[in-house]
Amino acid sequence: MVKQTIQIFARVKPTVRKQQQGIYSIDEDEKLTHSLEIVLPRDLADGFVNNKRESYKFKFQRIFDQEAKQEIIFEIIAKPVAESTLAGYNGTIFAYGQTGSGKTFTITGGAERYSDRGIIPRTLSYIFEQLQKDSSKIYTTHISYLEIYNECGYDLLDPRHEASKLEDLPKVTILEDPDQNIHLKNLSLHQATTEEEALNLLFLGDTNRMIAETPMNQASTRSHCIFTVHLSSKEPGSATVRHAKLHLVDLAGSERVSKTGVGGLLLTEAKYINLSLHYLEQVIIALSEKHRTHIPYRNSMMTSVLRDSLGGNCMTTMIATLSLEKRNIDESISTCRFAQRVALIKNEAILNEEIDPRLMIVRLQKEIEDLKAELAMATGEQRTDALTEAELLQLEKLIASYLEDQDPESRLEVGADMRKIHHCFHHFKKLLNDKKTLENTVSSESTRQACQEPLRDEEYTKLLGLLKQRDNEINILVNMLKKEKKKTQDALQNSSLEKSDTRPPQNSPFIAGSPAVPRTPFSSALSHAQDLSICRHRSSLLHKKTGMREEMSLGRQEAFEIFKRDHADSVTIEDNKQVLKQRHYSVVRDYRLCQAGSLEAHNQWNRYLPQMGIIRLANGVQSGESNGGICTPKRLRTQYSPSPTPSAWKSNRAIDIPHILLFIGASSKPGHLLEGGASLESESSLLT
Ligand SMILES: Nc1ncnc2c1ncn2[C@@H]1O[C@H](COP(=O)(O)OP(=O)(O)OP(=O)(O)O)[C@@H](O)[C@H]1O
Repeated sequence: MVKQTIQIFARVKPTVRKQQQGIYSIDEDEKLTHSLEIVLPRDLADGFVNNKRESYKFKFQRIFDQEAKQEIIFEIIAKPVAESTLAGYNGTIFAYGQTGSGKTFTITGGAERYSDRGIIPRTLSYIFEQLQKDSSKIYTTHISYLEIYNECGYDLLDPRHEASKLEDLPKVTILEDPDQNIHLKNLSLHQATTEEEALNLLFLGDTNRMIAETPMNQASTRSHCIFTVHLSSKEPGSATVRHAKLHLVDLAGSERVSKTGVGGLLLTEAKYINLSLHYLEQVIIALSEKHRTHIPYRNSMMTSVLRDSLGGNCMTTMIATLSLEKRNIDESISTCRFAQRVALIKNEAILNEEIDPRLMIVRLQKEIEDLKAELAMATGEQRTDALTEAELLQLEKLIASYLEDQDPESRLEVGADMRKIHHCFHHFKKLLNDKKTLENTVSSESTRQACQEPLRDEEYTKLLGLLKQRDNEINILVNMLKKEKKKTQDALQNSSLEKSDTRPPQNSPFIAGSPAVPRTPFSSALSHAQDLSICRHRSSLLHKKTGMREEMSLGRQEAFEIFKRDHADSVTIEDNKQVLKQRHYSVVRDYRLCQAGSLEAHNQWNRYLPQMGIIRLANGVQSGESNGGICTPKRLRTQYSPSPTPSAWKSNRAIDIPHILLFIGASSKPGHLLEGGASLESESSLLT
C-alpha cells in the first residue's frame, strides 16, 4: 500500500509577458517545494485606486511557467503516475482551471506541432514502450473515453455512431454494486495492443467530441472528459492478475457563473459545470477534513466516476492551469486555493491483484494430474476415472451381502478408493429414493381411496333416506289401519244400534235421525256402505298419493303381513272383517230380492234415490237417469259381465259393497246393475 497525498502542480499559460510583469513570481526551496506568489494591486482587487499590493502565496509540488514544454510536463507530472500504473496501482491526472487556461493543451496537447503532444499521447507512448521492454509479464491494455456533459455520460469511442451531436452518442449510466464499486454501463472498452491503436482511439474520441460540439456546447469548455487506460498484467504461469486504471481527466472550465455573464441554456450549462465542480470541491473539502465520515461522492457523475481517485485507492495528481492575465487573476487565485485543499487529501493506493479463475482451473488440473501420478506410484495400480465392469460387479455383490447381513456390526469394506466409496453412496441413495417413491405411490393410492370415501357416505345417506321414507310409509299405513279400525268400530256400533234399539219397522222407509229418509231393506246396508265408501274413497286417495299397492316391494309386503299379524288389533280387525263379510252377503241377498223385480221395491227405490247423495260419487253418472242399462265407466264395463250373477260376484274379489251400492243408485232401472270397482280392489284385499 502506498499512502500519498494528492500531488499538485501548477502550470502558467504563456501570455504577453508585459501583462504579467510584477504579478507573479516563482520561488524554489531546497526541498523542491515550489511556491507561487501572486501580487495583486489593490485597485485590481476591489476596484479602488490603491498603491498597496496584496500578495497571495501558494505552494505546489512544482510550478511550470510559460516556458515549460510539453515534454517536461510529461516527465515531471505524468511519467511517475504512468509508472505506478504499470506497477499495478490506479492513477489519475486531472487538469483544473478556468476556460482557456491550457487544460486541454496540457492533457491532450496542441494540434499544431508534434512537440505539442500532451500528457495522453505521451503517456500512451511511454506505456507501450514499457510494455514492449518488459517481457516478464503479459500485459493487456484497454481504452475508454467518457464525456460528461450536463450530468450525462457519453461514450466517445462508440464506433456504431457517427455523431453529429452529443445526443447521438450512447449514454453512459452509473451502476453501483453492493461493495460500492462503480460500474459504467454502456461505456465501451477497446483493446489496444499497440501505441498506434491506442492513439487512434484517442483521435476517434476527440473527433466525436469535436463533431458533437455546437456553438452552445463547446465541449472543451463545458464538459468533463475522462480518458482511461485499463492495464492488466500477470506473470506467465501465474493465476494472479493485476489490474490498474489510469484516468487522464480534462475538466470543464472552473470559472464562476456570476462572472460568465451567460443566460438561458448557457446558464444552465454553466450551472451544471459549476455544480459538478462544486460537488468536486465538496468532496475535496470533506476529504481534507479529519473525522469526516460521509463523503458526498454520489452527488455528481464526475465525483462518482473519480471516486477512487479522490481519497481512495489511487495515486492522484492535479495540474492547476493558470492564466495570469490581469482579468483572469481572480479565477487563477481560486484555482490555486482549490489546489491547496486538494493537496490535503490522502490517498491509499494498493495493488489491485486478483486470481484469474481460468488460470486457477488450469493450475488445479495440473495439480490433480501430479497427485494422481503420485498415488499410482504409491499404490502400484493405475486408476482410471471410472470403475471397470468387473469392479462394479464385485462392488454390487459386496453391497448386496452387506444389506442382507442382519448383524448390525457388519461393515462394508471397499478399500480406500474414493470411486468405490462414491459408488456405494450412489447406490444407497438410489435405494432410499426408490423407497420414497414407493411410499409416495402407496400414500397417493390411500389418498385416492380416501377421496372415494365421500361416495360411500353418499350411498349411506341415500340408504338412510330410503329407510326414513319406508318408516314414514309404515307410519302412514299404521295410521290408515287405525283409522280403518276406528271407522269399523263406529260402523259396528251404528250397526248394533240399528239392529237393537233404533231399527225402524219394516214398513218405515226412514232412517233414524233423518225423518225425511225412509228406511228400506237396503237402508241399513246402504248406511254401512255409505260409511265404508267414504272411508275407502279416502283410503283410495291415500293409495293414489302413495302408490302403495303398485310400488309395494316384496319385502314391504312381507313386512306388512308380519305387521298385520303381530298387530295388537289384528284379532279385532279380523272380527270386523268377518262382520263386514256377513253384511256383504246380506246386501247381496237384498239385491237379489231387488233384482227379482219387485215392482214395489223398485218404486220404493226410485223414490228414495234423490235423497241418497252418495250416488253422485259414481264417476259422474247422474242419479235417476237411464244409461241404457249400463251405468259404470267403460273400464268396468269391459271388465265385468253386464248381467252378473251373485255367484259371480262372490267369486270375484273385486266386488265390493260400497261400489255395488253406488252402481245400484246410479241406475234408474233395476236389472241393469253392474258390480265391482277396480279402485276398490286394493281395499278389498286389505280386508281379505
Ligand atoms: N502552455 C501553452 N503553450 C502554448 N499554448 C498554449 C498553452 N496553454 C494553452 N495554450 C493555448 O491556449 C489556447 C487555450 O488552451 P486550452 O484549449 O488548452 O484551454 P482550456 O483550459 O482547455 O480551455 P477550455 O476550458 O475551454 O477547454 C489553445 O489555443 C492552446 O493552444
